[in-house]
Amino acid sequence: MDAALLIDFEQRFRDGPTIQAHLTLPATPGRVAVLFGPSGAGKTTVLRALAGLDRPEHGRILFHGETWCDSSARVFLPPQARRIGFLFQDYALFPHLTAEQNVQFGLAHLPVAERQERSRALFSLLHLEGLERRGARELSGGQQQRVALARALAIRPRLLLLDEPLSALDAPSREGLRGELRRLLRELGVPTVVVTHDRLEALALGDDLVAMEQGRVCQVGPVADVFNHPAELAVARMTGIETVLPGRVARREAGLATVEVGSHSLLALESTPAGDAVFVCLRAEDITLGPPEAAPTSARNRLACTVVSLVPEGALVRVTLDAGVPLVARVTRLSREELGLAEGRAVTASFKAPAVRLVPRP
Ligand SMILES: Nc1ncnc2c1ncn2[C@@H]1O[C@H](COP(=O)(O)OP(=O)(O)OP(=O)(O)O)[C@@H](O)[C@H]1O
Repeated sequence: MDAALLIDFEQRFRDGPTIQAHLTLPATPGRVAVLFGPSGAGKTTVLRALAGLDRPEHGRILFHGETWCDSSARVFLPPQARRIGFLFQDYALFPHLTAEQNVQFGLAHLPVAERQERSRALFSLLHLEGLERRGARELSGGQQQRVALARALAIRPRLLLLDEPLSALDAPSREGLRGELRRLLRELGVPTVVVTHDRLEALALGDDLVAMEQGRVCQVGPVADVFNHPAELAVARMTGIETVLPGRVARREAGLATVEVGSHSLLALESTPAGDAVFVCLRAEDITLGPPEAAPTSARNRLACTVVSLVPEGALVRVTLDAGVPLVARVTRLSREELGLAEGRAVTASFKAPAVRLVPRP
């Protein structure tokens, strides 16, 4: 079977970087792929090429076996022929039109009755009833987002493209709408590609994640796989792994790798061969803190540490530790009190072998 969405192109910008986009995505109904990475990674370039707004110099894009562009065959389907719904970062609603006129804008070719029926269905689906005659300027940020989504959906797109869909909203609205947008995208049954540089948004919205950095696709896979098993240092960094330490695999026995990190030997549930240089990656939430004389637990790794600093993060506290090598843990405020955590205090940091992720170190 053809890969549903095949993206295989290079785009060189004059006096700028070359964006290399080589990946396939399932693009099944309701499935959401997130293009994720820091500023300048090339996410927007990929989205614009999918939309047909830009024409890649070399390569091709195929959607369910249909060629949308192919530089060597000189094929380029314009945006309207691709039947794509595009939601821009700032929603780009026409300010002088009402919500309803915005939604019906792309439907001029349809009979009036059908136009109205489609927009009625979308106003209901997106919980916008009663706002039909409101001017676009008189809508809240969240309402504008839903009207823009309704407009993108009105043409019954085969693929929905969303560029930073929540970035125009303030933080509290963003948090609320993340979950709602996810539910909507599942319900709509249109395959979707979302661009974001926001980790929480990527986790909340995505089924698949495309991790990009500096014009290159670093890793593609189900969101949880990429977050739990970054394939390289750049992905570990962008998925927010707090502790990254250089080490070397000393030996491998019974499915466990022993990794030398500073003066410590850590056990990891990885198949990296002995002798390999690695980065040891640890998520803060996988580290448990206990008193220095704590009784052994099931955790395979136990390091004596000193607390370096404590930084409140809402209900949690970020704890920087010195174990000869730097570590970062995150505990609840209650644990902080129970353990009497304070700068200079001695503690034991424990973590299990599966929590120790190894990525290759060049
Ligand atoms: N028309 C252009 N001419 C020259 N360079 C460009 C052009 N468009 C993009 N670039 C460069 O290509 C790189 C990728 O840009 P792109 O906008 O795709 O990144 P992004 O991941 O979407 O970033 P952001 O999150 O900041 O929007 C950047 O270095 C950018 O400066």
